[in-house]
Amino acid sequence: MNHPADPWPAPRPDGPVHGTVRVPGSKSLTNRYLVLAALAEGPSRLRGVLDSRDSRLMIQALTALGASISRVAPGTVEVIPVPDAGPRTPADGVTIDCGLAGTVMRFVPPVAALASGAVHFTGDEAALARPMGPVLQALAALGVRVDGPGADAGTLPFTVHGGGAAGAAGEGAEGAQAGVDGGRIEVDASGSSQFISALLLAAPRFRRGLHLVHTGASVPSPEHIGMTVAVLRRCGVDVDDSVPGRWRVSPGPIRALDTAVEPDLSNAGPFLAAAVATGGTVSVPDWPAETTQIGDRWRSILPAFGATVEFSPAADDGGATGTLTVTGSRGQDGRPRITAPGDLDGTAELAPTAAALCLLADGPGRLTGIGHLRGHETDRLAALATESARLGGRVEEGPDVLAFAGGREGLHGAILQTYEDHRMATFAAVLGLAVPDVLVRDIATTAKTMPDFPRMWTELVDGSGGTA
Ligand SMILES: O=C(O)C1=C[C@@H](OP(=O)(O)O)[C@@H](O)[C@H](O)C1
Ligand SMILES: C=C(OP(=O)(O)O)C(=O)O
Repeated sequence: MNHPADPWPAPRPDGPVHGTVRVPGSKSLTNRYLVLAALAEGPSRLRGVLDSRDSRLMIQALTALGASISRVAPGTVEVIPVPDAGPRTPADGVTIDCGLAGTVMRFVPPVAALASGAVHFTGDEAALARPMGPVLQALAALGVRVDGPGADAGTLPFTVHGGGAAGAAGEGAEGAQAGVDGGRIEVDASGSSQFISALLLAAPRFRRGLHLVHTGASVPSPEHIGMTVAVLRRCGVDVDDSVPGRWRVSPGPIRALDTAVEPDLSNAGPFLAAAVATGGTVSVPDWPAETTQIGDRWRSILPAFGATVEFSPAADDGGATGTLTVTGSRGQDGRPRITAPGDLDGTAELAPTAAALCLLADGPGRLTGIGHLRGHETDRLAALATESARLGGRVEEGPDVLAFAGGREGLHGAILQTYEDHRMATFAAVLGLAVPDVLVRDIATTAKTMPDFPRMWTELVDGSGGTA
């Protein structure tokens, strides 16, 4: 890929944007499948795998723990799981770079707990601010030793001292009893759903499985926990989630996977928002008719901004997928018209894109229940408030809410900062469609989940009719 300019002049179309965009595989599904495939009882094959910074970091992490992961065709990955006896690490341990990936820093430590030996976790400087405490406390409650500079504060960097895998005979490398016993633990997951997902994913390999009880305020991003449960069940794991706030995972084998990864519906968001921002039409093919992805909520969120959303089932797969088409509304003068959305609750990782549309809307919009976004790639409430104000937008920031006054007339060009946050970069790109002279610092940060974003976006806006 050519290096995009920095700052990147956000493309601004002459009129409505029309096109078809094929989005790459879901980050959340790719990284869950990779973890389960690494712990499975046989080799797995994953198709449509996301190739981005976060998925590469996951592949490197699982490889360091003994899995063998290779690209056997474009977009297709074969995973030979870690050996039956569990992940093995050299005497001086291994180091895992989590980058800024929540899925790596949260999902891999419980896998490392199954390893024999020390696994050091590190990451980007910005990653050191992301909360890890509940995962580390849970591991401690499961009898796994965790130490290192960030262990007490509940942040990276830290070291997990695995005792060996369940089923492995004898003692782990450091003399601890082999394997993780499992059982009942309590976790406060009000800071991130990933704390729950992380423990559930490794739980079938704990000797007694896991009975996880959430304590504290509500768990954010519940869709992502639903995704974890669905993926585990798909691998033949017995999960009981019938009582809200409690999950029971039975111990047992994880069936190998042969599956295709759905497109990333959260990353489809900015492209669909381009239709809303410009009064155009954007289609995303291969949209799953049924999915656990939170991005499916675009179907209900975008109509709140006055857009029309249509789903046409594909002819050739029995309706399993279809094309989602979003058409933005236009006023009598032909100009794009974005209606005031009112309150949108729990938009989670969709919030930055929704925020861009709130700024362009005719009237007020509030994003509520998003306090935990302060622990994302950056403090997203602060970042969205700051960058909105830089553009001339009127926004008020509360502890877990952003309230936008709306009204695009007051907006003007600016150099928008992205804070190493891919979704701040796409937020800026959406605004650049409607506001002249928007420049985006470090658009390349989109490589976290969508390395080709600058090209795809430019092609869509320049009216090439879509991206391949
Ligand atoms: O499990 C996952 O794949 C994710 C869970 C969510 O995390 P939070 O619960 O911290 O919001 C989401 O925001 C993140 O992008 C991906
Ligand atoms: C919060 C996000 O990422 P992560 O998986 O790093 O938590 C996100 O992609 O919006």
